Amino acid sequence: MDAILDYDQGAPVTLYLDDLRVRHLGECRYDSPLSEMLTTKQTSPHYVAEGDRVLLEDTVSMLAGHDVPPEQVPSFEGAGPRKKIYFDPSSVTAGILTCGGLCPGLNNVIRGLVQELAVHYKVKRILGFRNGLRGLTSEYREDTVELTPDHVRDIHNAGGTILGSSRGNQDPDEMVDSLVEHGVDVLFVIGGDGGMRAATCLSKAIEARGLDISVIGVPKTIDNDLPFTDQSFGFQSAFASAMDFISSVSVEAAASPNGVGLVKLMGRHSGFIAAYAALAANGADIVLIPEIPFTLDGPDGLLAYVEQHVRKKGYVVIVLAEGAGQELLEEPDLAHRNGKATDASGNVKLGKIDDLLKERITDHLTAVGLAPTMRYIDPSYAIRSVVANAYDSVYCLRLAHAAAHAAMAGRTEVAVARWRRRFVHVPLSLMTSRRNQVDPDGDLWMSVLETTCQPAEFGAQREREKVPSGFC
Ligand SMILES: Nc1ncnc2c1ncn2[C@@H]1O[C@H](COP(=O)(O)OP(=O)(O)O)[C@@H](O)[C@H]1O
Ligand SMILES: O=P(O)(O)OC[C@H]1O[C@](O)(COP(=O)(O)O)[C@@H](O)[C@@H]1O
Ligand SMILES: [Mg+2]
Repeated sequence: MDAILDYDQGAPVTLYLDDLRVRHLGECRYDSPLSEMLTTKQTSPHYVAEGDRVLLEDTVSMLAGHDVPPEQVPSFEGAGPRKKIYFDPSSVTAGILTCGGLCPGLNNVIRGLVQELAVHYKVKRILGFRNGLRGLTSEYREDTVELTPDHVRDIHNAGGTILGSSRGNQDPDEMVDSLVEHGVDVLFVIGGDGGMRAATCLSKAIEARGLDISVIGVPKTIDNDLPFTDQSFGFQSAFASAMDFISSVSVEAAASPNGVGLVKLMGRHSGFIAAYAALAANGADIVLIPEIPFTLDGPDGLLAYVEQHVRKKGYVVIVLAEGAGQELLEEPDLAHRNGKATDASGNVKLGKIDDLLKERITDHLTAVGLAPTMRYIDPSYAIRSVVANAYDSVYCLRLAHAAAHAAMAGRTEVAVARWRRRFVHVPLSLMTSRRNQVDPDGDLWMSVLETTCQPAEFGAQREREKVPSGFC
């Protein structure tokens, strides 16, 4: 009865309507300060009314596949203000923290939250916890900062986060103790996949202790690897910044004898930054991403293609996602390059695929009489420390509004996200259930192939991990 979704491409994904249900702390009994504004609102192409829902899928064939009444078609709860809210705003204490890697727009989200909570809901006490989840440990819990609209007025003009961030695991019970000690009623966790997992743990620990604290996730990551969100905030600013490095390397490579331009971009398990930046710069000849394994040697391998390209065009520009080709580093004689360690949060540290490529391309081209001029850039943190662009700035503000409304309406264990251009509530369990990756069979990768003219795969096709499509 509840088995609603079953994608047949790749690993089958079955979603139950219950997976999409949002947890509420209880009945909403207080009039919202925004209720007057909502009296005549109804669903339109630009607004999702309270009580209506946003469809998970958006093609005729997918919808036709459901043999259930419309109210049972898989859908998300719409985000936005409610006429009645759960918390009495005058007695609310809110907490905000940012965790994980930096991302353009973190300050914009903090600013948007503070403004919405203070100005519209008249929340009097908003605490910023410093340096991510570490700020909730017993050691650091007193080191908070009171956030006011005045305090945050101009923070969106800077990259990074005024609250600081960190990686590393913390004890959920210790974190709940901190929330209790500060009297926090609603906590906003601005984080990536790790942060959303941590927010889930926190919610569970809060529930186990029967506490009345709402936990709302605001998904952030430049990798765009979180599912059920059209694109994560900051991603656009990050790839726009990456685009400039591709352009620089292209200019350098084109001006050098047998020029090889190589740009390594962030993207641990998902190649979105590499794909989008390459499309935006439109100068890349080859894009390598973690989702599509490649082979170096052989007539269909990468090296042969690079050689052919240099012979024909005089140079070649390669955009490399840092997580690409990790399988090549599994070879026994390359074990020294394979990171295999994990960072403080348990994320795998990647092997140095850029070093391997530089070495193998140089050796190969030299051996065939095309001694290359290697032009290599690793912009690294430069692309994620930038100020949010105008688009992300608006996006962050609207996500912050949605998050504030969700919290005041007593939603918990939920993230706010933009899905098919509507703002929705996504249960945290769903947010952490899978990784968003570039679908090798999807239209984004098709555009990359159309633009670069590179072959669909380098070398013998390997069995690749299938991406559940429909979510990317
Ligand atoms: N499975 C998990 N359970 C609880 N906390 C987690 C989990 N995974 C990550 N975290 C915590 O969430 C925080 C952010 O995670 P991290 O992976 O560093 O960044 P991001 O949120 O950007 O993915 C870290 O403090 C980390 O310890
Ligand atoms: O910040 P660190 O620890 O150097 O890690 C770098 C990693 O962080 C990222 O920028 C983003 O990761 P998260 O969004 O999961 O924090 C990756 O692209 C990159 O591999
Ligand atoms: Mg992460």
